[in-house]
Amino acid sequence: MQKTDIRPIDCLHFIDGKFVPSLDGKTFDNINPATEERLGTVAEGGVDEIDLAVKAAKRALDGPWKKMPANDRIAVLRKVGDLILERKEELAALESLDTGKPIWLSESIDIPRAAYNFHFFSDYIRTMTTEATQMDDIALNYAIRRPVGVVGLINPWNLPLLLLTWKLAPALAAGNTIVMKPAELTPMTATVLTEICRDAGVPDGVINLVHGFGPNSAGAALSEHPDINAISFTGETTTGKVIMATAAKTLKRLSYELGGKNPNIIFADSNLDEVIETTMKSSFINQGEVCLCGSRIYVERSAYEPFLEKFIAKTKELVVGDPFEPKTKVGALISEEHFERVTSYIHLALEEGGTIVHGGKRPEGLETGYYLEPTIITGLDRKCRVVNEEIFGPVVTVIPFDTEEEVLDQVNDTHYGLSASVWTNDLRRAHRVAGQIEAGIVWVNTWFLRDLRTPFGGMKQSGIGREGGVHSFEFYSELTNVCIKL
Ligand SMILES: NC(=O)c1ccc[n+]([C@@H]2O[C@H](COP(=O)([O-])OP(=O)(O)OC[C@H]3O[C@@H](n4cnc5c(N)ncnc54)[C@H](O)[C@@H]3O)[C@@H](O)[C@H]2O)c1
Ligand SMILES: O=C/C=C/C=C(\O)C(=O)O
Repeated sequence: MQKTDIRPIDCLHFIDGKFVPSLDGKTFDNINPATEERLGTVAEGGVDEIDLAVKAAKRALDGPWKKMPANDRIAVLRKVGDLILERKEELAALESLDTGKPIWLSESIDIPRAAYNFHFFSDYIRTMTTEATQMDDIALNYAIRRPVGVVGLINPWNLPLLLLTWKLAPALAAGNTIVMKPAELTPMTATVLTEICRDAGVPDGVINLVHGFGPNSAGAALSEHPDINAISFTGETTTGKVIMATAAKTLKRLSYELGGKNPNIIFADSNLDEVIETTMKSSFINQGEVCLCGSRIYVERSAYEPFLEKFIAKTKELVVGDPFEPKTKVGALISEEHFERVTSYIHLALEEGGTIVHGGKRPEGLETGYYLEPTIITGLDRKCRVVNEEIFGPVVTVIPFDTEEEVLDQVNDTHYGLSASVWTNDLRRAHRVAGQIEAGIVWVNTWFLRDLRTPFGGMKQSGIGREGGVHSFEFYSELTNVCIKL
């Protein structure tokens, strides 16, 4: 039985400062992944709703937002962060109802970080400068920064409000207007966020939200609308390729945060208890539905057995169940389709010669809801699909290695390049190995430790561009160099 007195909400679009249904009245059901019950209905937008939203955003470009003095815009952004915190309990409950993630996770990570995204960028904007270049006594050059224009934000379902605000805050701070499309599986917190932005003083038309699906729906319409100047997308690599092809027709600026198959490299000289404590999170937090999860665990051979024994013992202690139960560590996967997809990889692992040393099936007594035991697999060859394809669930493979060269060869033998963790107390080895890993983010003796000023993003097929600090502003603004002859 789910314990929350927060009621789920029906979700309308938010266009030009008003909550509206689709023009054709189309809706789709929102399902609670922990109970398989209907939470409510969601307006399903398409070409017409996206066009209304883009027109509103374009009009708002010449409205009060761009002309607002920076200090006033900063105050509005700070207020958004404050109101998110004021409504933390409500937002956390809606996030857990939508995603199936444990309520402690929504309350301690997702919602506070959503507020911090706004507080961070409202402060960071004050540090933004441009540049001036003196050309002897011939000329003086200076750069001026202006918003890109109307920006499209397309978001995934795993950390819905955290990742939406990670884009929305800098996009607004840079003076843009927005059309955002949350994932169809997690519509509720994005809907409340638009209300919060309006209450904080964001003028009508500056932010617009259209619910819907990807192909032949709001997502595709957003990527092809000619008046969308830039798109920031977070989602699967395969989806990114489709959006890129569509957006190419109108040469949109693109920022991509895509999939990963991240290594967690454990050398024998590391502190095993410390490694295990963090590896439990990097393996199974948010049901393993985090792009940064270290799903390929490489352990130096002399530490392999001791690690595996402790890792299995700790995993056995994880409570899987009702997201609203305080003791729950692992909630429900996001949907029936995703549950089937993740489970299919577990079956594939057996076909590929792997051994399931823990988990692998639906937990006893949880017949309803998309629950899956945290799963540890050994004995797989480096070339098999389960070691190379993103599963995006509570499933990890553990692989022994003998030398640095060997493990680096395996670690980099992937078309992904998002993140990695390295565990060692040998400082020189830490620097040496970190510098050879083909990933956008490398954590040494930690995981998911975040300073929002740093470049965040992937290389190869894990992303294009970086988010965070100045990197976000570079994407959400245009620079003009003015050259004055002296
Ligand atoms: N690199 C990162 O920072 C990061 C963060 C979170 C998630 N992810 C990745 O996201 C994926 C999981 O999220 P997901 O299942 O929501 O991804 P997804 O690609 O299925 O969907 C993401 C968003 O794209 C929309 N979409 C789908 N097809 C589209 C199309 N043809 N045109 C326009 N929009 C379309 C969806 O409606 C959704 O809003 C995983 O691969 C994960 O690694 C990456
Ligand atoms: O699932 C992916 C998590 C992404 C996290 C961030 O983008 C972040 O911490 O800024």
